[in-house]
Amino acid sequence: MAIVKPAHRTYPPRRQQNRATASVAHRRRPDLPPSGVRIDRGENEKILFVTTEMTDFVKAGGLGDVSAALPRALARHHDVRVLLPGYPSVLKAGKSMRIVGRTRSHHRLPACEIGELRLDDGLSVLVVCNADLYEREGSPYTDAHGHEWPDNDIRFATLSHVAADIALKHAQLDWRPDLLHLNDWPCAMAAHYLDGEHSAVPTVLTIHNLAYQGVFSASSASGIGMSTRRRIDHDHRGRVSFLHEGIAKATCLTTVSESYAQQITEPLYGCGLEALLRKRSLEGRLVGIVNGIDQSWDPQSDPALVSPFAIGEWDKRQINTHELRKELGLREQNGPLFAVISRMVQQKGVDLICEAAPQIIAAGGQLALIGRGDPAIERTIARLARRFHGRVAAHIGFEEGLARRMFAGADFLLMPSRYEPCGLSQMYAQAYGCLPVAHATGGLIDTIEDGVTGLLFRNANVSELRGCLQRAFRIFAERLLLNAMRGAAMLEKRGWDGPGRQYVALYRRMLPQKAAA
Ligand SMILES: Nc1ncnc2c1ncn2[C@@H]1O[C@H](COP(=O)(O)OP(=O)(O)O[C@H]2O[C@H](CO)[C@@H](O)[C@H](O)[C@H]2O)[C@@H](O)[C@H]1O
Repeated sequence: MAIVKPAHRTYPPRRQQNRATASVAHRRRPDLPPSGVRIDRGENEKILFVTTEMTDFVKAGGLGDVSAALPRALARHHDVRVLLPGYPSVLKAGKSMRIVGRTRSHHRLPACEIGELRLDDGLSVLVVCNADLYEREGSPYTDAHGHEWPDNDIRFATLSHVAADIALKHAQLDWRPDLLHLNDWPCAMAAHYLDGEHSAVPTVLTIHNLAYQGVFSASSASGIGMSTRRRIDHDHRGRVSFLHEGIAKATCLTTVSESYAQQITEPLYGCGLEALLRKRSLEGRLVGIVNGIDQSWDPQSDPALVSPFAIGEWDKRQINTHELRKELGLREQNGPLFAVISRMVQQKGVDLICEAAPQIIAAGGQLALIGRGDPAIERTIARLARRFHGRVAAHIGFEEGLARRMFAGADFLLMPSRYEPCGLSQMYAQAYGCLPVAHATGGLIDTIEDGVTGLLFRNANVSELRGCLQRAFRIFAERLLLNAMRGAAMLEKRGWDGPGRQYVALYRRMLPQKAAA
């Protein structure tokens, strides 16, 4: 599946624009009641949260973290169930699963069983069981070598169709959701299937990354049961776009920050879907809600850390820095330690970091990178580590414990993302007193206060990154300022309660539509 790259030019990141964005994004259509109005439906609306990742079982990126945390925050207000494909990691998680439902085949989408797992904290996970589609080794989207599964259209249309069947009460389940919360292109077709049945069950589609759209050849339309008449194809020359279809058909769209909600309505970041997104935004149906981070990101209690610490306990924090250098084979020295914890893809601007790396080293800094992704980027960072042995460390792989020790030990986190819908790493870094140095784009604008809780630069190019790195070196040399900024970053309240309440308010605005229908 092709990734649709946003055009990369500069974007003026001004806080005033955020405020304007928020008002555009929240403009209401007359049929949505005001968000403050309390609807007398009790607190137990049933929500089906449909996703392809959940950190409890499987994580390819930030979606896994959000899908583990947000349903739990929502469960305080609603009867929430998560719907997830039955990957081997789900089936072998050691939880006993009972079969609670079944769906029938639809065109080339096979029949599936639906299992239910109860997690230790009581959260219910519905599992779409189909050995042919999901019991494969690799990531949710690719084989072990990183190649996309050739039948991803069938795999994820099936997930979407099962979600729709559950909402339509066609799945033999004794539970029927009042609302479907869909995530990214793999789930987006559920909105299409429900629309085709004129269902009154509202759908929220959250866009975590607009560049991944699920675009397949026209020939896949008949297999997934998408009639040519209903196919929207003007942007994709006859090809099927799952995300385009979801954006057109979902009752409401959210994305993961206010700034990104604004940006994606513009050609620069809209990945070809900006006109449709602008239309939906003007209808009051595109909302930005900044992600939270879960409670496990607490440096006082994180078992992965050698030396837990609180705000002000900078000596204890320094022990983590010392231990991290040892763990990564970096020399003990006095300069700042910069970390990169990222999927290694073009989005994240790792190439800019590689270009700026010699300057970091020349100025007495060090660089530690962990990530995996594009093999060419992986090779580049491995070369960098060989060239600057003892001053650059590169770990190709995915290891959350090491990532946590890096947040706790590094002085700065580099995040020159070309675009960033929200970003979680910068918030994890802030919670651990590691200051993000980031391109002012998307959620990075909304979560980093320049000069207070991190450093921002306006344009994603190496010269602006270099300028920002110089600021970082100066701050590092002024201990009082450095520690004040660390404290300010750690004080940021980034839990899921606030975002959870925003989603609950959004659901409440949508559910009466169902009652009226
Ligand atoms: N090698 C490695 N080892 C250990 N941990 C690693 C790692 N590589 C990455 N991580 C971790 O994976 C997560 C990545 O999350 P991000 O939100 O930063 O990006 P991602 O682009 O995947 O998510 C998309 O969805 C999320 C969720 O909405 C948006 O925040 C984001 O902007 C959007 O691009 C973070 O938890 C990070 O610490």
